[in-house]
Parts: sequence; structure tokens; C-alpha cells
Amino acid sequence: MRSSWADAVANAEISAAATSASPSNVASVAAAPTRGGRPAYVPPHLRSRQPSSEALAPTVADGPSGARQPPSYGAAPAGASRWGGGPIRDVGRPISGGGRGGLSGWHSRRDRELNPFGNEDETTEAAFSSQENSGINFDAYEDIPVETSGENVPPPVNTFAEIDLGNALNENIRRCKYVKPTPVQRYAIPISLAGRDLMACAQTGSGKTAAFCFPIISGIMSGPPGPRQRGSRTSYPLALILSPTRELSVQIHEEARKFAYQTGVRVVVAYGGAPINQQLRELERGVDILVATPGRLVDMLERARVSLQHIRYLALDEADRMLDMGFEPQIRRIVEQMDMPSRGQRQTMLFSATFPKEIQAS
Ligand SMILES: Nc1ncnc2c1ncn2[C@@H]1O[C@H](COP(=O)(O)OP(=O)(O)OP(=O)(O)O)[C@@H](O)[C@H]1O
Repeated sequence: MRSSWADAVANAEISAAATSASPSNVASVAAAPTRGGRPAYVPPHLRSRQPSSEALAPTVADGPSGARQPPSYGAAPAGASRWGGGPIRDVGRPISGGGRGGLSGWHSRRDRELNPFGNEDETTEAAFSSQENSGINFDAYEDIPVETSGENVPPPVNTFAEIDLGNALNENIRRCKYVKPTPVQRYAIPISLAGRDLMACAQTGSGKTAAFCFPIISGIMSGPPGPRQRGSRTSYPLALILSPTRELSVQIHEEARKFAYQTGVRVVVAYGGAPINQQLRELERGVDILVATPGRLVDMLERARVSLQHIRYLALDEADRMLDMGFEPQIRRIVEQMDMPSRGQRQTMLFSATFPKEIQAS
């Protein structure tokens, strides 16, 4: 029997968890607003901008009653909270390795690292202090409904301080001026840090990038070093983040570089529609986290310029969009037919703004 699309990414783990989740496992706080209809798509390059028209005004009517409305903040489907309390499905099992004890296993890189926060001439602190986060009022989102399902789901956290992400990452969170985790981060980060597979549904702009980047960066820092690439033209990333478009990949790369700043974790991006050579050169300089669009990655895999055999973390952002855009064959190829470690050997995180049947039913 042909396996479902999401089986390709989570290798039947999701299926098992979804069907074994008894009602008592479901911590249902409120209805999932994204389930019924598909929210309007917001082009990635517009996502972190202030909305410029009424049509793009945020709709947080489903937010906490009496809560302050957030400052303008991107688009949301009518009647649905941008913070989309969609289900977060903890679908996994612990994976081997990836212990969370200190950073001793991680080698520091000597390459000079550009300050991803901005002006290189400013001191780091000055550059950071001129950074603005998205201006989101997180107090308004305290009670955003979130559902979880799965067995022994790790409890959510209320603050970043409750999570052991390591000093360097904590420092970058401070530099990003993230005061507290968004709802999807509160639930998803502890689940991923526990080594569990995860399927999460949350609206665009809800902070999903950090929700998958923090556990990945933290896990890479606390895990054993990756293989040395010296002399080889093949790159061996430890984490792969797949996203549907060039714009979203660039956006994830920019965010991930901030989160990984001065951690020694190197993030590289590869996308189609641009010359491949520059991207290959970046890969040759070393890569821990590869952010890629599916088509360009397949190209690189076929040229043997990237190997997935050391992948420990696989994250799929906007899984529903990738499905819509017809990337299923490429994703199947990447996950099933190349040298990607099988389930149990890697951790899978699937993020989606909507929860289409193809993904739910898997
Ligand atoms: N905990 C937080 N505190 C403050 N700002 C945050 C926090 N988490 C994320 N942000 C900011 O919120 C904005 C939206 O986050 P992000 O782009 O990660 O959303 P997303 O859900 O990943 O969207 P997409 O669907 O594009 O992947 C970004 O500007 C990000 O820096």
C-alpha cells in the first residue's frame, strides 16, 4: 500500500501516535481555529511587516477575552486567531543521543562570523539594542487555545528560563528581545527537547521558526560534533529544514543565524531560482543546519554535494504549502530514497499553518 505523504517525513510514527491518542491524552484547551478553513496565504516576505491595509489587519477575536489586541501584526483568517491554537501532536519516541548535558561535545568554529543582527561597525550590544522584535504583545496571547495529543506529552513552559537551551542560545534570545515564548513555542520546544517527534499546526507568524530552531540548535550544541568535511566536496548537515519557497527559506535562514550566533552552529541556505555555485561554496565552508527548498536539495543530493546520512533533525515548515505546491515527490525522494537516517535515528518536526487531511490522516 502506498504510504501517506506525512509517512514519508515521519515514517509512520505520526500514524501510530495519532491513532493511539486516547481522549484522555488530548489536553484540549479550546477549538482549533485553523482546522476548518484554510487561512489566507501571506507571502513570506510580507510576514514580519506591519500590515498596510485593513485587509491585512490582525484578527484576534478568538484570543483571550478582554485581552488587549496586539499591535498590527500580519494577516489572519477571519475568525481565527493568528496564534492558531491548532493541535500540537507529540508523536514520538525519544531518539538516541542528543543528550542535553553541557556544550563540551561541541567544537567552536574559528571562522569570523558576521553579525546577523546588523551593522558590523557597531558593537554587538549596540547592534542588538537597536534591533526590534516584531512588536508583538505576548501578554495578549496567554490564553490562546492549544491542543496537544500523544502519550506522556512533556508539559508546556511559560518562560524561556524554564527551558535548558544553553547559555549561548539564551543570550541570543535575549538579544532578539524575545521576552516569553509564543504559544506554539511554549508547547513545541519542550516536546522537541525531550527528543520526541512533533506535528504542530499554528498560524503563519506565530513563532514557528524559533519553535523548531531552538531545539535543533540546542541539540546540535549538546550533541557530538558532526563529521569533518575537510577535503571532501560533499557536505554532511546535521539538521535539515525544508521549506516550500525561496523567500521562506531565506527568512528562516536569517532567523536561524541570529539564534545560532556565536554558538558555533553554522546555518546555510539553498534554494532554486538562483545560481547553485555560490550555494555550493557556502556548503563547502561547512554546514550544520541546512535550510533548503526541496527541488534544489534534490539537485544537490544527486550531484553528491550533500549527504543526509548524518541528519539528526528534520524539520518541515509549511508542510501544507509544500503539499499544495506539488513537492510530495521531491520530499519522498529526500526522506525515503536518499541516505536520510530512518525513524528512530532522527527527530522529525512537522509544522503546518493548516492541518489538511493528507497530513492528519497519516
Ligand atoms: N517569543 C517571541 N517573542 C517575540 N517575538 C517573537 C517570538 N517568537 C517569534 N517572534 C517574532 O515573531 C515574528 C514571526 O515569527 P516567525 O516568522 O517565526 O513565525 P512563523 O510562524 O515561523 O511564520 P512562518 O509561517 O512564516 O514560518 C518574527 O518577527 C519573530 O522574530
